Amino acid sequence: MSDTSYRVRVTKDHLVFSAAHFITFNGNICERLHGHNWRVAVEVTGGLDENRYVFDFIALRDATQAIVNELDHRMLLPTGHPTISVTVDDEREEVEARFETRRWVFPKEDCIILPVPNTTAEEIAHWIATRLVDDVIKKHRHELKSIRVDVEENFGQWAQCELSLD
Ligand SMILES: Nc1nc2c(c(=O)[nH]1)N=C([C@H](O)[C@H](O)COP(=O)(O)OP(=O)(O)OP(=O)(O)O)CN2
Repeated sequence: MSDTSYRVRVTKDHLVFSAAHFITFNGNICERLHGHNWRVAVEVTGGLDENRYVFDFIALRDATQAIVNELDHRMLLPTGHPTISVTVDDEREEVEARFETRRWVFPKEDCIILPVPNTTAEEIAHWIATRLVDDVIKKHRHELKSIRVDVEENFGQWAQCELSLD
């Protein structure tokens, strides 16, 4: 049995999105709304295809860029949060978020509503990994082992999410 393994990694200066969020932590502490320049890197492991690629860098880069572009210049809001409620008003084209006595209202077009329990770097990395699986990995013909998405929220503060593809 071979102990050779392969991985490709994509990270670019333009794989960065500027977006606002607020999270809760330690129970009921809710941050103020603030923004980050979130940097994204993606790794895929697996066997080699007929090109001797694990995965085409260009396809991985472009799929990641498309997701990054969706998130850029947006307000990130969670739908699965236990105490932050997020309500979309289609008639007014607004999104309302509430936490205890606090209330925020945003233009709907400025928001990205994510099915996550908290917009932490870890959960955003998980959401991006899931999107990449749906957008490109599932369409791939040869066997891949894992995908890992790294999200940097602030300089040197990275979260990673790895999904097994077996
Ligand atoms: N493991 C994680 N830890 C923390 C996360 C996270 O997503 N995963 N998130 C936060 C907060 O969002 C916090 O706002 C991080 O922002 P940051 O700018 O790094 O926080 P600072 O208060 O240090 O800001 P400075 O501008 O650097 O002073 C916390 N932890």
